[in-house]
Amino acid sequence: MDYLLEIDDLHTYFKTKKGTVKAVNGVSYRVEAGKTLGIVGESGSGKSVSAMSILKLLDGNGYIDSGEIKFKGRNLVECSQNDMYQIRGNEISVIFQEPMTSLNPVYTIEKQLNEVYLTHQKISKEEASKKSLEMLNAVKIPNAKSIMKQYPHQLSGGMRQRVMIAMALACEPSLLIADEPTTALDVTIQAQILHLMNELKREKGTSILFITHDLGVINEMADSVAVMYCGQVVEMCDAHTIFARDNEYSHPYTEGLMTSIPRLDTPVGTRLDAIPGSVPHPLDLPKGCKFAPRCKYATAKCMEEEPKLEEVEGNHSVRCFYPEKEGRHATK
Ligand SMILES: Nc1ncnc2c1ncn2[C@@H]1O[C@H](COP(=O)(O)OP(=O)(O)OP(=O)(O)O)[C@@H](O)[C@H]1O
Repeated sequence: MDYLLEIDDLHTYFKTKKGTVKAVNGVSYRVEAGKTLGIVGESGSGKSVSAMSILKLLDGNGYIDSGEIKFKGRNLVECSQNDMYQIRGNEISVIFQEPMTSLNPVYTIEKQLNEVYLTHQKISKEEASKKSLEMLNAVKIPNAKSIMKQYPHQLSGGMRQRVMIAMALACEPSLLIADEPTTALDVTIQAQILHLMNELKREKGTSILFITHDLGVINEMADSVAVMYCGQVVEMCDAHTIFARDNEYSHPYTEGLMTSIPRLDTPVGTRLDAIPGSVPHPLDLPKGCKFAPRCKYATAKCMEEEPKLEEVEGNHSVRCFYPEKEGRHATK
């Protein structure tokens, strides 16, 4: 299999006054060339920190403790900040939920987009402007010529996000990290942006690491999925497997996520099951399986020992002592 990115047993920690926060605690996942890996999980599960570790864009108190991040065969953990400067925006780009945090309010769209080209390519200002205009057209910004002269605050949220996508894709990166890029947008604009990203992925062959807490978005975007909980991947498989009702294996946490969303074929009046309890505090993680205190199938073993992420069938791994759905009985 041709993997563009392979993360293996990554541990990313933060030093805080109260102790070491193990935000990413042994994460492994892979992104195939030209495909989208969706990372899903509740707030605080380590989705963003695992992605920011790839770019080495961690807060000052954060560090990669151990593990490997192989991108095109090169271990990024060992790369210097100087090497990373060449890789960021050129080979790997990122778009965030709130484009205003990445766009500079005092420069026009043209200046900011040109800057991306001028930083990474040896071209003139005029050529950069020409490419910037082409890129705004590629992300379907109407009246792109006049938008070039505008400042970020003059654009709507959806338009700003399109500009961000244009900036992120300007240098044709092999990998685009999209961290909840549509969460702040209303649903029709969200659908347009997702559609646009899928189109650009098909046209340019860009791989995407798509972070979201929304399984509906995963269904729309992902070829494969990694479900994260408490800084670990608890299940990884093809996207269609996770949505198949008759799949033989699953992690109880994934099962909980699936039953907590409404589906078109859910009979009217059916109660949706929320996962009981809440995500444990990262400084006070349970001893055995991190999900055990909230899991209706947990046994004494789950409270004491930690399961490993193990392959249960081709392309499908689950971190659970009881991955087979058949025969699993609620103990709570
Ligand atoms: N600078 C920091 N110092 C201490 N802890 C941090 C720091 N940055 C992140 N964390 C902690 O790391 C954990 C993982 O955070 P992360 O942002 O990756 O979660 P997430 O799954 O992306 O959630 P969300 O959807 O809310 O962004 C959280 O418990 C968070 O509080």
